[in-house]
This record gives sequence, C-alpha cells and structure tokens, in this order.
Amino acid sequence: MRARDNLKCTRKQPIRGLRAQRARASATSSFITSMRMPTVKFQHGDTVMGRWPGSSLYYEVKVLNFDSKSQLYTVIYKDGTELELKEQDIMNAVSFQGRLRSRSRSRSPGRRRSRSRSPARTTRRSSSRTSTVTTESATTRREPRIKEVLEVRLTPMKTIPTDNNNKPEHREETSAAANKVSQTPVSKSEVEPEKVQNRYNLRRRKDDSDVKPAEPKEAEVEEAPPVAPAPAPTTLDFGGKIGAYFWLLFLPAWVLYVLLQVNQADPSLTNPPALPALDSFWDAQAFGIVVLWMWFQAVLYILPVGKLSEGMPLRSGERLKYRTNGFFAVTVSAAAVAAGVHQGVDFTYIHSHFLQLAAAALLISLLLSLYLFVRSCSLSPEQLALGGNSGNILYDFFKGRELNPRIKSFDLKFFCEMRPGLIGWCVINLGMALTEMKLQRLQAPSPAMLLVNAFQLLYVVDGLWNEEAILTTMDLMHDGFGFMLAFGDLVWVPFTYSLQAYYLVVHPNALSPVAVALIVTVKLLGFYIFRKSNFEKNAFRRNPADPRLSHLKSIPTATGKSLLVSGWWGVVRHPNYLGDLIMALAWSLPCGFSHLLPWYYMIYFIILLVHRDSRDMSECRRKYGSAWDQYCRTVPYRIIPRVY
Ligand SMILES: NC(=O)c1ccc[n+]([C@@H]2O[C@H](COP(=O)([O-])OP(=O)(O)OC[C@H]3O[C@@H](n4cnc5c(N)ncnc54)[C@H](OP(=O)(O)O)[C@@H]3O)[C@@H](O)[C@H]2O)c1
Ligand SMILES: CC(C)CCC[C@@H](C)[C@H]1CC[C@H]2C3=C(CC[C@]12C)[C@@]1(C)CC[C@H](O)C(C)(C)[C@@H]1CC3
Repeated sequence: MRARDNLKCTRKQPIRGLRAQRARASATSSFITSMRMPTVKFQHGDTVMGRWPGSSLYYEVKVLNFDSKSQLYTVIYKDGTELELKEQDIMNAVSFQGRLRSRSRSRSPGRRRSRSRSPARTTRRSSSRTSTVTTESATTRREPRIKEVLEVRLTPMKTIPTDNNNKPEHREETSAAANKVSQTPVSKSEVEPEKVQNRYNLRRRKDDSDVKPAEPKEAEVEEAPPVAPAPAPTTLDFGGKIGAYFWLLFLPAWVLYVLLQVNQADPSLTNPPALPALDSFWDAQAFGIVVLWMWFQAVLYILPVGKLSEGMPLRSGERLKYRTNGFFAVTVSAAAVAAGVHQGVDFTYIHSHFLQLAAAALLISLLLSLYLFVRSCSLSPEQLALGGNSGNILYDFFKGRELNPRIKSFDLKFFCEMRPGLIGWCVINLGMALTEMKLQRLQAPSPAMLLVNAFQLLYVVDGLWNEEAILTTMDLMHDGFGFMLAFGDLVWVPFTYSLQAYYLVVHPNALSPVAVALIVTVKLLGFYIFRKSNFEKNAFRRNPADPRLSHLKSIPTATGKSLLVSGWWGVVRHPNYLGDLIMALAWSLPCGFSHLLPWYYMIYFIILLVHRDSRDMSECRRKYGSAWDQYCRTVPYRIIPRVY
C-alpha cells in the first residue's frame, strides 16, 4: 500500500547558556570514557545521519557521547536538539549517500513523479513572540526553500519485511532535489511509533527552561511532524475489549434509566422505575422529527455561509477544511423555533415523547456507527485514528476507526459533535421550560428553570461562536468516529445534558435572589476560566506568534510544537476542565439538594474529565517525552490547583 504523504521535518531547539555548555562538557568526558570500548562504531564529533525516532526521517547529527551501559549514542541535531539513538539508527554519512544514490537509480521517473509533494502539504514555520521558542507550522506555501531538510516519504506496508534478526529493512531513494531524500520505509518503527518511543530515549538532554527564543533561520523554514500510519494500539482505553462490550450495553441502558427516573416523583437509586413496554419506544412521528432535525442542521452546515477553517495538521501533514458556521446555524435554528412557538407549534411534545425521541436518536446513532465501521474497513492505515484499530471488531466499533469520515467535504464527526445534538439540547431545554409553565400554570418559567436554560444556552452558543476551537480538541484531532462519539453526540448530549431542565418540570425549586446571584457568580467564574483557557490554547496552537499571547511563556518539545507553561496553562494542566466543572456546578445548583439526579451531570462530568485528562496525559507523554515531564514538574496539578 502506498502512502500519499510526504513528510518533512526540521528541529529547532537551540541549546544555549552555561548549562548547555556543562551538559556538552559532561557528554564529552563520558564519551572519552566510552572511547576505550572497542565496540564503539561512531566517535565523538563524527557527523552522521541519525534517524528521527518514530519515523524514517534521517538528519545530519553530531555524535556527542556513547553510553556503554545503555548502548545508546547521544547525538545533537543541527538545531541543538539532543537525543539518544541506537547504533542501528545511525548511519555513516557516506554510506547513507551511497544508499540514496543506488535507491534513486532503481526508481522510475514516473514513480517519482507520482509521489511528488503537494504544495498544500508544505508548511512554514513561524517565529514566536512568546517567551521561548515555538516551532509550529503555520501557513502553507508553494516553494520549498529549505536546504538542510531531508524529505522522506512513507510507504506503509501491511506486511513488514524484516531481516533474520527481526530488524526492519531500509530502502532509500533520492527525489529531484539533491538534498531531499525519498524513502520507502518498511520498518516496524513506522508502524508502531509507540513502541519506538519506548525503545528510544526521546529526551532532550538538558533543562528545557534554559531555551531562549531563537530567530527562525531560512534553513529552518519547513516542517511536518515525523508521523506514521495508525499503528495498532498497545494499550486499550475504556477497559479494553471487555470494557467496550460493557459500555456498548451500559450507555444506552443508563440513558433509559435516568430518563425513567426523572419522571418519578421521588427519583432515587433505591426506587427503580418500572420498565415500559418495548413497543412504546417506537414512534414514527418522533423518528421523523429527529430525522427532519438532523436534515435541517445538515442543510445549514453545508450552506456556503461563514468561514472555512483549517484543522490541525493530520499525521500526513495535510490540513482539512471545515465550514465553521455554527453561530449562523444556531441563529437560524433559534429563529425557526421562535417562529414555531409563535405559530403555536406544541413544544411540550418534547417532554411527552422524550423516550421515543431518545430511542429514535439512538437508532440513528447505531445506524451511523455501523455505516462508519463498514466504510472504515476499506481505508488506508493513515486515515485511521491511533487507537481505533485494535483488530477487535466490537472495541473498534465502539472507539471509532476513521479519524475524519467525510462524504465529499461534509465532515460527519465535526457535524455530529457541533450541530444536531448540541443545538437540539437547547431546543429540548426550551420544551421543558414551556412544559413547566403549562404543568405548573406559570406565566413565565421559574427562576431555576431560567437559570438552567440561560446557562446551558450560553455554553452552546459560546461553543458555536468559537467553533473553530473544536478543531484543536482531542476528539477532532485524535479520536476516531465510532459508536462512542456518535451516541455521545446524538443521544447522550441532548437527552442527558437536558436532565436538569427535565427535572425542574416536575420538581420545582424556589430560589432566593441571593441564591440566584451566587449561582450566577459561580457560572460566570467558570465561564471566564473556560473561555480564557480555551482561547489561550486554541490561539497558541493556531499561531504561536499571536501578539495576544506575547506575555505567555512556553517550552519547546522535540516534535516542534511548544507547550504553554504560564497563563491559565501554568495554573493547572487542564484549566479548561476546571472552568467547565465550575460551570457544571452552576447548572446543578438551581435544582437544589433534594435529589441526586440533577447532580448526575456533575458526577458524570468529573469521571469523564478525570478519564479524559489521564488519556490526554499519556498521549502527551508519548508525543512530547521529556518536555512533557518537565511541563508536569512545572505545573504539578492536573485540574484543581493544590487538590488534583
Ligand atoms: N461538556 C462536555 O461534555 C465536555 C466533554 C469533554 C470536554 N469538554 C470540553 O471540551 C474542551 C476540549 O477538551 P479536550 O478534552 O479536547 O482537551 P483540550 O484540553 O482542549 O485539549 C488537549 C490538548 O491540548 C494540547 N495541550 C495540552 N497541554 C498544553 C499546553 N500546556 N500548551 C498547549 N497545548 C496543550 C494537547 O494537544 P496538542 O499538543 O497535540 O495540540 C492536548 O492533547 C474543554 O474545554 C473541555 O472542558 C466538554
Ligand atoms: C460517555 C460517552 C457517551 C461520552 C461521550 C462524550 C461526548 C458526549 C463529549 C466528548 C467531547 C465533548 C465536547 C462537547 C460536547 C460533549 C462531547 C462531544 C462540546 C462540543 C460541548 C460544547 C463546548 O463548548 C465544546 C465545543 C468545548 C465541547 C467540545 C467537547
């Protein structure tokens, strides 16, 4: 199987200052010790070609040190990054060139052409105005200008030829530019980067905080992450295969349970609700309404209104475009709903047919997940998410295989995450407010109901106003689209996040003006932290040189991306989760303390965010190695300062 992706990479982490000199001096002295070892193939000061861990990229490096115990060479890249490499990943520059030449002779020109780099995949570095070096790719450009970069093209193979020692074979080729290398790697390391990370000691050999801003040099202009097609995950999330079976059954059952509970006069764990007859879940009209709603949202999504935003670079270096017209969609939806209310459409139908509407959404999410799974079977490895191709059908069905399933430019994951469920949640809340007025004979919704409606509407509208920010979240960047997200987006979000409003319909809770003021303060505090921190991260990931972030400090990582270590990301490692949790508290408070049910969201959210945080921590540790460890030392708390 041939990869379409051409990868480029430069590193930019200059080592400066006294500590760096000391590090070099100690590296030299330990090298001198190791020089006595007859087995050392490369000598201190040798200029050789070093493979970049987890990829087939080779860079010119200088040998600094050999550690006879670990049998690792410490090498320094031209930009100052120091890494430890195994001998088998270092090549003498002369023999490397020789292999390139012979490889180049053996390739037909037609084949070379077919693998030429698309200009869209050529990225350009931007200089950083933050306090330390930032090295993210920023804009696309047409003319590759770099002289010192080796371009490598990955060709993932299903079978991995290895030599007798189970070591990967290497094949290289030259492309048109003399200094660029096209390679046809078939090594395990490209298929299993996680393992590679363990095998290599991917760490910078000095304290990151020493690194000072560097002016970008012309020779450092281009980069793309040294990435590979999706490997089979070594560790499985969500309790692995057994966990996936469990969640597949548990999640729909849980939705049913809470929806039946909320209607009870005294919802309680010790007071289980009676199960309705199976056929009462199906209602053709309710199904039609859900389909119509999704269709309406799909139409709004594809309208050529609003911005086309670029997603984060994929493993291939490519950046997808997304129509981020969420605010337009919510505005038109609000106008349509207002027109409906005005025309006398009975929105209390939502309350009276809640189970049937939820069942219809569940059916649609199941069908969608099946479709997603089937279409993912014919995909090439680079289109799969890392972690969704374990080989176990049910696990992969649950976790999601394809990273960015699209029908032409219609992005299914983005659409489902941001539109029908999220906007539907607000319509459901409105339906509950109207039902409360009807059942409790009120002229206007109760203050508690108003607060819940207003807070959650603000959350959704803010998400859609800042829709572009979703492109830097875990789901969009890393997770495959499968049952978990399809169900989460279409059933879980609209039908369980609206539970507080549903609860208030039949469980009124009077609030004093002081209580209202306090709850509003909690919400605003949470919202401020949530918005500011998400803004910082999103703006930084999009443009590390953003002048609005000039006061922030960051540390570089070996991947070229940097990590913010001041501002909100210097307070805790997930300040956006902190803000989100505080807001969740403000959503439950209006419902009072008589029952646990309206606190369900808060409890679920703590579990979800703690789990997400730990998933993200392992992913970041895998990606950023020692820079991540340093970030964790600098910012020791995960979500709540001084607590967790
Ligand atoms: N209401 C809900 O049900 C719900 C559920 C889940 C999440 N959320 C909200 O959705 C939003 C997105 O959450 P998320 O889980 O996707 O996580 P996130 O915090 O938005 O994204 C995590 C990613 O940020 C980057 N990052 C981490 N530390 C950084 C640092 N110091 N500097 C710069 N970048 C850093 C890393 O990605 P790269 O380095 O690869 O860029 C990391 O993988 C959050 O606000 C969360 O509260 C809401
Ligand atoms: C137990 C499972 C069914 C869990 C399913 C998880 C999903 C429901 C969530 C995962 C990421 C979440 C998310 C939002 C909604 C809920 C999720 C899809 C979000 C769209 C809500 C609005 C915010 O402003 C947001 C855009 C930041 C947010 C992004 C993540």
